[in-house]
Amino acid sequence: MAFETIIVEIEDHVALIKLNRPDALNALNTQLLGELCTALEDADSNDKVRCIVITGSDKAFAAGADIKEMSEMSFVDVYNINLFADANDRVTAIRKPIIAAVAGYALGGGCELAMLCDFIIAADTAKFGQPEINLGVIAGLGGSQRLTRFVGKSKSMDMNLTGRFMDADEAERAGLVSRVVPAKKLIEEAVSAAQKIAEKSQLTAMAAKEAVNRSYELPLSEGMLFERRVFHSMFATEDQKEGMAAFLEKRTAQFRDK
Ligand SMILES: CC(C)(O)CC(=O)SCCNC(=O)CCNC(=O)[C@H](O)C(C)(C)COP(=O)(O)OP(=O)(O)OC[C@H]1O[C@@H](n2cnc3c(N)ncnc32)[C@H](O)[C@@H]1OP(=O)(O)O
Repeated sequence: MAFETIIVEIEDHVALIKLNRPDALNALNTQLLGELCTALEDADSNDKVRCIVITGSDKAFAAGADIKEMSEMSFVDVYNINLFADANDRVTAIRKPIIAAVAGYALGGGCELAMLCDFIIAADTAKFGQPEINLGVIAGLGGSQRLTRFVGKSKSMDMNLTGRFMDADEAERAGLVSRVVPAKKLIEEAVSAAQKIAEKSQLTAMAAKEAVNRSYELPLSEGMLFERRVFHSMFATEDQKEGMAAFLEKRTAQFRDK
């Protein structure tokens, strides 16, 4: 399928999805969000893809939802289309691992999109924020919920109430991003991390993703039960036999996703 607001490249089992609305700092309008979700679903069902990277430009991962598009909407409009529910549901339904490679602005919906990914690698130029309050609205794609789980109440309140931006180092210290790399090396580092994941058993990687994500939804005792059940079930796979045999035989495992 041909896309107008994103670019998709698939190489070495990694789908690199680049947001591409340079004139609007990758503001997330309906078209871009729709194309992004379709590209993610395509990658999820493509046997050649084992890990996905989403990135933007040097200046902006995404500067938020498209304010021009939203400004004309009424309560009835946004309520009837359930604005942003579809994007949230479609991205969270992706089973393969997704890395956000963030340079420049990741604001509002941009920060929320990065948080919808499984982890964030940030360039040293990255700036995160939930400035919706300056527009007379609150976050609508996870900025008051996921951000609070990532960075805790105090910093999340600070971000959501003052609308200030967090730089990459602060975001790493706060636990929002997993690592900070020089801007010039962002794509190289993100793709290399994705390739490392692509070398694992896909079955196991998807199970690990599912288990970590459950930790956001469940109390600890239920989460531990879920983890243990999934862990036990891995012993029914060929990849568990292969992984452990390869360790004992001092060779690289050849996983077959079975
Ligand atoms: C998803 C929800 C529910 O949570 C809601 C949201 O996401 S609301 C949006 C939250 N984001 C913002 O409020 C950020 C808005 N943008 C800015 O504050 C600034 O653009 C900036 C600080 C990111 C960068 O400033 P600067 O370098 O001065 O560039 P600009 O001239 O402002 O921008 C260039 C160009 O891009 C357009 N732009 C930027 N952001 C958006 C946006 N979110 N929606 C639509 N268009 C955006 C901006 O209007 C400029 O376009 P032109 O005027 O040149 O046509």
